[in-house]
Amino acid sequence: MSEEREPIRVGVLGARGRMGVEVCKAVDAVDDLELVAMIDQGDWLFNASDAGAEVVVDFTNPDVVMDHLHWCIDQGINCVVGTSGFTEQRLERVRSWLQHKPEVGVVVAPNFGVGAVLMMEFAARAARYFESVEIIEQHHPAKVDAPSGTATHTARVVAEARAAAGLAAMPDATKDEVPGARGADLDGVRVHSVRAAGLVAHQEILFGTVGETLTIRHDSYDRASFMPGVLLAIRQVIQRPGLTVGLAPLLDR
Ligand SMILES: NC(=O)C1=CN([C@@H]2O[C@H](COP(=O)(O)OP(=O)(O)OC[C@H]3O[C@@H](n4cnc5c(N)ncnc54)[C@H](OP(=O)(O)O)[C@@H]3O)[C@@H](O)[C@H]2O)C=CC1
Ligand SMILES: O=C(O)C1=N[C@H](C(=O)O)C[C@H](O)C1
Repeated sequence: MSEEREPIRVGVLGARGRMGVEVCKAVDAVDDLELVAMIDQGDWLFNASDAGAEVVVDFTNPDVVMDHLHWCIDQGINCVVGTSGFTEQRLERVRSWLQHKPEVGVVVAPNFGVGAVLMMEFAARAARYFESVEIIEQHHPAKVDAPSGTATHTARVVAEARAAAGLAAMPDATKDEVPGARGADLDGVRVHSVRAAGLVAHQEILFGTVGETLTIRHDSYDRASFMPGVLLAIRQVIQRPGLTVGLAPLLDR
């Protein structure tokens, strides 16, 4: 007979933010997790360790998230991170901190929506068959970073798939451009960021080749869409030492 463990003790950083509020509600609503610390701007990080948090969830902002992660890893606390801004250099720094704490698990996911994870997988699969690809991401106007973390990650996986397939640079005759009109160039993929009231989080990947286009689109209409992925990561991170990037490795387990 398997023994039931005590609920996993969870602290939330950015607890008064749009995502933090949803995460606190979602953790509170399930029996196998216990919300032990709600920390926001101006609060003491040690509230998390004093409360015995085993997992800290971070939805704050790209300027502060690295300090939070470093502190949690030093304290031996597992981390689930949704905050955007994770470049390859940042991920490498997290790996180097984890070398000194090999028992600690960290999950950094650009998007916790299952549909968004599938969108990125489908885009990587489609990338090799189309000579052109552009990304259009659309978010609420309170978002502080552009392009989004999801678009940045999508551009990276699409660019990797194109390179692996040996595709040439995309056709584009633009010579005369108002700065920004062709979007940002991320790994050779153009990314267009829209900010408008009424939106939550949306993304389209437009592929084109001779005589046809393919559009892959995902819409988060409500932040509740991210919660199953966040809860999954909290439950798994305590048995998953080291750095896991993205939600995909945690699905179907
Ligand atoms: N991976 C995913 O699935 C998702 C990721 N995100 C990402 O999550 C992040 C948060 O998004 P969102 O909730 O909309 O943003 P919000 O601005 O609503 O929330 C961030 C919260 O963190 C607080 N905060 C700022 N600095 C600190 C600090 N040093 N310690 C503790 N709390 C702090 C902010 O306080 P104050 O307002 O006073 O600065 C605010 O309450 C963004 O990077 C966003 O891109 C969002 C949705 C899904
Ligand atoms: O700020 C947001 O809202 C979101 N941020 C993440 C990102 O930057 O990709 C995830 C999702 O798009 C919502």
